[in-house]
Amino acid sequence: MGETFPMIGGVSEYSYTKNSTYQKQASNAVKEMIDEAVVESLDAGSTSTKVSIADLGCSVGPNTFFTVQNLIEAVQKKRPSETLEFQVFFNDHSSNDFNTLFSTLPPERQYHAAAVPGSFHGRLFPRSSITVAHSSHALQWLSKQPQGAPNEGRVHNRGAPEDVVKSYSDQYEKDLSCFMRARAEEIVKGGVLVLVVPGTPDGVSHSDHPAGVMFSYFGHSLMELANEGVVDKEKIDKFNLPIYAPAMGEMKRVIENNGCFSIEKMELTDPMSKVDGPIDVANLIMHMRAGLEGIFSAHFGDSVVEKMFAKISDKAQEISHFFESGFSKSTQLLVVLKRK
Ligand SMILES: C[S@@+](CC[C@H](N)C(=O)[O-])C[C@H]1O[C@@H](n2cnc3c(N)ncnc32)[C@H](O)[C@@H]1O
Ligand SMILES: [Mg+2]
Repeated sequence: MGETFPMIGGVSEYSYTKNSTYQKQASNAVKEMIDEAVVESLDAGSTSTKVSIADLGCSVGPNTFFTVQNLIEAVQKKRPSETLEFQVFFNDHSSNDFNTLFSTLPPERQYHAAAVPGSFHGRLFPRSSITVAHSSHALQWLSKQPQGAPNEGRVHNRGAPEDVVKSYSDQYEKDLSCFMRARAEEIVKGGVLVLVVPGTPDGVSHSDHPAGVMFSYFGHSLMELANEGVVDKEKIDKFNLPIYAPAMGEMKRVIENNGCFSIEKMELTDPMSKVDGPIDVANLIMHMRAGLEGIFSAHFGDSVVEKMFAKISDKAQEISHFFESGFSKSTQLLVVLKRK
């Protein structure tokens, strides 16, 4: 499946474990909605007391542990009178730091844990074997860099030439179609698929997603380094960060084309609805670093990336002003699907 760029593993200052509270807060914002939707929609497995749950793109924890616990509680709510046994599959690329994941599993867990390495764009499980599958903050990763015209001084599709933007949306639709095809085979009839992804309202440019704004600062910072002779501009033009936040209609089209799932819920939500106060941009930069350092380093080298993050940090105040000036807040798409 090509190269993969895992979140920073371990438990150091820059690790995903220490820099994933935004994703946790964002998941918290939709926790009750997921809970309700699973209780309402789940219509599977009543003949077996074994329940299989999969978290796709789980990373290293701890967020995946909260997710899995919530899903288990929702299933128990649905089937209160039964003694259920839970099998949980933690999936990510094989380069993910599964050692950290397994050494930090909650000791009081009521499930059997297993890792399933590999890309969720392909098959991971036997046919009709999964009761509930979930994926949060992972499907925005494209399977490869979209290739279009040179992306003049940018690293993303924000403000990019039309054919760059189109190659992003084409790649996304291709990847999501593969994902849906695989899940359609694996999830049992009446089983549920929950997706939490960055998204944008129809009609709003998806590049105006807050992450897209951050990515344009990555581009500005690299261009400053190009002007200082630290990096080639051509290298920046060629690089397209393989991350995409779809419009709701785009997502819906792929699901409907797949045809195997009914849409139980599809809603844009505010990922920070349970958090008071303004965005802490310095902290946001640390979060982005935990997720993106690997892919930037592979293309630009460690020393350029170190300088790039220093430049972005210098712009923290400017970025804060930008976010304070009012911004579309409904940027998290929650999708709950039921296998027909
Ligand atoms: C930002 S982390 C999200 C982790 C966790 N789900 C959360 O909400 O905090 C995204 C994860 O998705 C994984 N990922 C991206 N593309 C993937 C693919 N094609 N197959 C499996 N995992 C993938 C990455 O390796 C990364 O660990
Ligand atoms: Mg990756």
